Amino acid sequence: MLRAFTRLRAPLRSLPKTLTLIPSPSPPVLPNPTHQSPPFSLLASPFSRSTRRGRKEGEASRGEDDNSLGVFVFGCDHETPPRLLILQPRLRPDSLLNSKLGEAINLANSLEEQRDGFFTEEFADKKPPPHLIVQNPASRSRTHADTFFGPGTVDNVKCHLRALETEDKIDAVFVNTILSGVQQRNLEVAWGKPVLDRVGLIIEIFNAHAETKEAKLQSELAGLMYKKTRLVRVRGPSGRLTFGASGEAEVVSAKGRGTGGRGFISGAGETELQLQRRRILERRNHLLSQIEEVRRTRALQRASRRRHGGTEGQGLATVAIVGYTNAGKSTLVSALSESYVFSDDRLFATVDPRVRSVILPSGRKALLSDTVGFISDLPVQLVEAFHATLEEVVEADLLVHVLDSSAPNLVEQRSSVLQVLRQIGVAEEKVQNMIEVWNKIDLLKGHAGADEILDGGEYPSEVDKDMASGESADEDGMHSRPSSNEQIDNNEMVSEVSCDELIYEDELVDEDGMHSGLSSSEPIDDHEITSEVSCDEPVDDNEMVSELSSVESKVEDTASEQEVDETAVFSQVESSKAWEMIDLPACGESKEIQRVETSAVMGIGLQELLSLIDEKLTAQKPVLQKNLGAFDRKWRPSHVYDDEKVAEQ
Ligand SMILES: Nc1nc2c(ncn2[C@@H]2O[C@H](COP(=O)(O)OP(=O)(O)OP(=O)(O)O)[C@@H](O)[C@H]2O)c(=O)[nH]1
Ligand SMILES: [Mg+2]
Repeated sequence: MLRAFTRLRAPLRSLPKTLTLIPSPSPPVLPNPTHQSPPFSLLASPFSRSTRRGRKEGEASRGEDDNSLGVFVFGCDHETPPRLLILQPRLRPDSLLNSKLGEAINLANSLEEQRDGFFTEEFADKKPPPHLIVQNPASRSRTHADTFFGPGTVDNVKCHLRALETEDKIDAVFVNTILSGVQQRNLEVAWGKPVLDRVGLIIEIFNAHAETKEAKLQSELAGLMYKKTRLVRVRGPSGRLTFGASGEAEVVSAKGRGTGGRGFISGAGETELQLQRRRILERRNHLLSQIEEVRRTRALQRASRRRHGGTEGQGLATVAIVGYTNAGKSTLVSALSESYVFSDDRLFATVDPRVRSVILPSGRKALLSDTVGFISDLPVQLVEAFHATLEEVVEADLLVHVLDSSAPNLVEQRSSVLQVLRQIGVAEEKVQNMIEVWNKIDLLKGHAGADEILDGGEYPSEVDKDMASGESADEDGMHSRPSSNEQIDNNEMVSEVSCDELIYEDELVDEDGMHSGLSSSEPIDDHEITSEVSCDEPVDDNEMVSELSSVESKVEDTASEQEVDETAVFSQVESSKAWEMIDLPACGESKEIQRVETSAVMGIGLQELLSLIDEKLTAQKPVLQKNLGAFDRKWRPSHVYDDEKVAEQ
């Protein structure tokens, strides 16, 4: 249970102590496209079950080439999670880089499916995947349309891949930025490995973690929409031009017509691109109709429990628990409702909606709706696809925003969540009325709970004893972050990330890089309410090992730097009260928010939180008069898709 406490520390131990200058590789020998048969297909899954799931259930006809509509990357079943090489484009300042790298490592390690209801390995026991800090062309507006990175970076990564192959097989490369379809394909050809960008990996994780029908449908839809934007023209092994099919060998261009005639929208005359798009559209429409059914059912249930579930004619209020992924939402719901809700250190552990009931101090019953976590730059496709689930957040009577108070990038996480809430249409009034929960206070330096853990003292009885078995943090370990380990410049390896200029991640992502979240509500049981609706020169082995091992000294530096950042925030909120009004100008908005400090694992602040929820709900109008008719509202998929459809016709 000390996993959260140590989860960013494990990767740190494997970061290099010294950074080595890698010799520039000799001129790249690019594979001969016409003779190469890549071992992967662009959009089949690295390992998720979506493809076999679709086949098993036979939910829709996928046309003559089933593989071409496989949503995810590899199209084969892996018994073990895929091993990824992480490429983190350089960011400034270092603190931002470190938090992004830490997140990338956690994302990569989160890509895993449960087998027989369990993950095979504890998250904290997982080794951090190999990771490289690479030149960030976006920071200087010098992205390359064809490969995103410059040729030097592409070649150096290739060197690393070769070196790593001698030790451990790498299944794919994860680039922690957003790539275009052409860039992704060109990098795959250059590196001979499947490439996942941030959007693709997050969708993969959703797909891997989805268990209920609802979550599976929605994550497949998100994957499909992602694939639609990845269709690029390629030359198949036979030399024939096509779009997005497996066995592709050469990227020709992002646009163009296939070998078919031009006369008809469908049938023999349609172009390859039209054919692929039509098939995606058909599948999408099928999924949409199923999701719409789920949505209506959920809306009816919501209305029903509002009418009948409450006491003394109050109706049954729903409280949506929202927040950044891994903030502790599920653990908090579990602690508040004294029931089991799955929680895990993996990002996006919750994809399937869960609702639990709770009795508030006044005796009033309410529902706590555990939602999917948000993340910065969460794919817009996920927001669209998970509309039905997100509706639960929009329709909730009260929102509780859970923050991981020990997170190094707390302020950024907070504003990401607020951005998503507004994006999905949560009323401003509700955002203003939201309760903010600063969870994991036991991890904060100086906190009694944290001191006990650090001193190796006794845990309070409520604390999961597993916490003791986790790796203990170093003395300054409260806010440690992974440090950069290496950096590949276009032409050379550089030993240090310098801090001379400010480059922020915004420069990396397109404006549409969005976020998502979801929740649910189902039949009402007192405790358990589960939603079912739902290089060319090989690099010396030893050299590589030293590069990919850890930099402890750098970690200490960043830890202390971070403490300063956090103190700036916390000095505003020092208090002996369990909750108070705070001001967070760093978030770009100065407003008062009611905050409760909690530790979900130690049971701290729970009663105060319940009281505040009670107070807020009581101050609201009766639930019954509000929000009814939500299910009457027709959900229309994004106008973007409709526009595309019209354009295609
Ligand atoms: N130390 C500490 N760990 C916590 C606390 N709350 C949650 N955790 C741990 O943080 C990890 C993530 O918790 P979850 O409840 O799964 O987080 P979540 O917000 O539901 O995450 P997603 O579902 O992935 O969005 C788990 O390992 C929890 O045990 C806390 O108050 N203190
Ligand atoms: Mg969760």
